[in-house]
Amino acid sequence: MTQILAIDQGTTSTRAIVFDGDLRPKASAQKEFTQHFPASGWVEHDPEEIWDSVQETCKDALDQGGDVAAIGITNQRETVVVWDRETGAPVYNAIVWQDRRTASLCADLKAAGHEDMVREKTGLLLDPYFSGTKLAWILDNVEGVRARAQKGELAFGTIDSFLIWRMTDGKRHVTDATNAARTLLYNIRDGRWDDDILRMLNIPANMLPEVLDCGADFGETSLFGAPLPILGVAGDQQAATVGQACFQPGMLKSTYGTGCFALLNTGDTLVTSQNRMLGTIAYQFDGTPTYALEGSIFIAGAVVQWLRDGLKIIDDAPQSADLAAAADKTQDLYLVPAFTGLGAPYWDPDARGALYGLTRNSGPDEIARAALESVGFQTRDLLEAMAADYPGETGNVRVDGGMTASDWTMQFLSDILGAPVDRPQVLETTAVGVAWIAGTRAGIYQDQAGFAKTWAVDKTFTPQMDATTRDARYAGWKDAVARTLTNRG
Ligand SMILES: Nc1ncnc2c1ncn2[C@@H]1O[C@H](COP(=O)(O)OP(=O)(O)O)[C@@H](O)[C@H]1O
Ligand SMILES: O=P(O)(O)OC[C@H](O)CO
Repeated sequence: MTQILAIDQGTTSTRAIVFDGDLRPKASAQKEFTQHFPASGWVEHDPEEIWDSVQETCKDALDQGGDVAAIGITNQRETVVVWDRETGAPVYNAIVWQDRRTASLCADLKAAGHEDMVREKTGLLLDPYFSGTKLAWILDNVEGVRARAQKGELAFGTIDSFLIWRMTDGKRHVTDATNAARTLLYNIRDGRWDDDILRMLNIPANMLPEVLDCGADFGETSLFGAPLPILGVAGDQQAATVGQACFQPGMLKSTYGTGCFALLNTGDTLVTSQNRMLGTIAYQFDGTPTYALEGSIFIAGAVVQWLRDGLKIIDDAPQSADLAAAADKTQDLYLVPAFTGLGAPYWDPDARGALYGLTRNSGPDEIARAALESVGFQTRDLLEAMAADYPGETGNVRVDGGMTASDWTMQFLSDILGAPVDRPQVLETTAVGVAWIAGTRAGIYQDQAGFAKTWAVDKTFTPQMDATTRDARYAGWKDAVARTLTNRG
């Protein structure tokens, strides 16, 4: 048997893909699930619905694709589940990475002077994005949970950990280093849960999973018939970094799904950002972490969903490019899509979206253009910050994710970066990444160097915009952001 099942448990949908012996997708299934918004800035998922979607899509993909040798799991990161060790029942909905409910807790911890310590140990910042304060919120706000946790009755995990617990019938409480690295609780220098941070957030250590390499023995599942080993786990952005074969220091990938996440491989050096980028683990094999600088943007493809579902000026995502292409070029509109605050490099959870430069002639075309352009401008923010933190030659930006289907957006991205952008032939890089991790451990796929050689470009976008226009447009964006920030003082 030379096939692998990859589970990609994302923010809005779950995908299961069977990859053949040459790492080509052979069969796949996808299921969307409900987004719950119980209060302003809150985002939750029902872990049972996620669990159902995983079982359903896996069965469907396996029915079409045939037997597999092993399973790899990649997942939306930072999202928090707490469950009962006896029954496996969650004590509360999953609190999703986008959820901002712990903004004031983060502000208090910052005011108390904890941010430098947290950054030094975890590479992260005190922002509600990360798991730690969400877990603290559940312990402090859901009745009875703290007492049960103190008695050792409850387990915490990111989605990978919850799924593995369920898939192994509660036999394994594990995660991988890349998911642990996003919790705010894991010391990425020393490779262990951090006692000082657990104390700061008042989190019992007995709730935490064991942390393994990305390629490891995560347990066996009999859910689909004969027992199948789970041999690979990685957070989805890290899996995409692997899937894009960004194995050398200086290589960079940027993924455009709901949000946008750029990761720059920094090898065995954990770079301490001076520009509010994150330090994280890109992947970990044989106990050795490879580090990355990461820039996280909360709204990328989601701005296109807003054009469709909120403004109702397009019927489907591809139409956004038609409108943008028809826009009046003399209008300088800027959309700052701070719908859920701003992520890197601004980290302003209280900022909200804004549109600048409206005239009486501004219409759907100009707004659509500003929306797509906002994705390019935000990427430039990240890449400028990374270049300052990590000077030197970086190769072409490798892009992936649903939004890279838009040639218009990719061309603007290249224009505003003033740099070439490579779109690979395989766009399912997240699933490919974790399938490769699980498949090499199963002895099916080629080693790192062999896999890297299989990466192939579909299209390279090169800058067409003149430097004066580029500089003027980017300055206009910076001005729009400056006017939107609430933490500018
Ligand atoms: N042709 C397109 N033009 C612009 N945006 C697109 C296009 N196709 C898909 N998208 C955007 O890409 C996103 C979906 O990408 P995907 O990688 O599946 O995201 P996720 O894994 O976060 O759910 C959606 O937000 C959608 O609006
Ligand atoms: O599920 P995605 O593709 O939107 O990715 C979400 C990220 O992992 C959040 O950090």
